[in-house]
Amino acid sequence: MTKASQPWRILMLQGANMNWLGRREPERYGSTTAQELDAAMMNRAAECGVDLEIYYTNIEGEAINRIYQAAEDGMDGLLMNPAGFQYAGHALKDCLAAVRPTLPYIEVHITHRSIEGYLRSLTAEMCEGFVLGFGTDSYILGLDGMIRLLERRKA
Ligand SMILES: O=C1C[C@@](O)(C(=O)O)C[C@@H](O)[C@@H]1O
Repeated sequence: MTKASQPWRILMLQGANMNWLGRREPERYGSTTAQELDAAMMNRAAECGVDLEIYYTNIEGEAINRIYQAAEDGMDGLLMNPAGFQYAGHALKDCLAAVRPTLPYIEVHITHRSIEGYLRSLTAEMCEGFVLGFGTDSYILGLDGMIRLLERRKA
């Protein structure tokens, strides 16, 4: 676990269908619910000394608005599982490109669907780091990676 030297402000954004985590295809995505994941992430963020905000949406435009808001508010990083947005999210990808100079993006996925031959993430083209295949631990690892990236860039 990486401790932050300052309370970095990180937005965790959960894209299309992640609100049903735990109920949705549990054989693929596991039985941890969205609420349990949020609690685990808030705990980990507190232990690391970062300020984490979590936002869920099934609407691509809302994700875009929230990301621009984060950039305007001077937040430090974006951790996102684009989930269903990854396949056709051209507008979301353009938004990530727009904020990239000030809001580094780490993409996370629970599964490693490339094994099944159909991971094709448009949004990943704009990420600084990519974590997939560790179940819900992908979020924990992504948060750690984000803190390390911010610390390295500050140095
Ligand atoms: O909704 C999701 C979840 C997912 O992003 C994951 O976290 O494993 C993988 C995507 O292919 C899928 O559309």
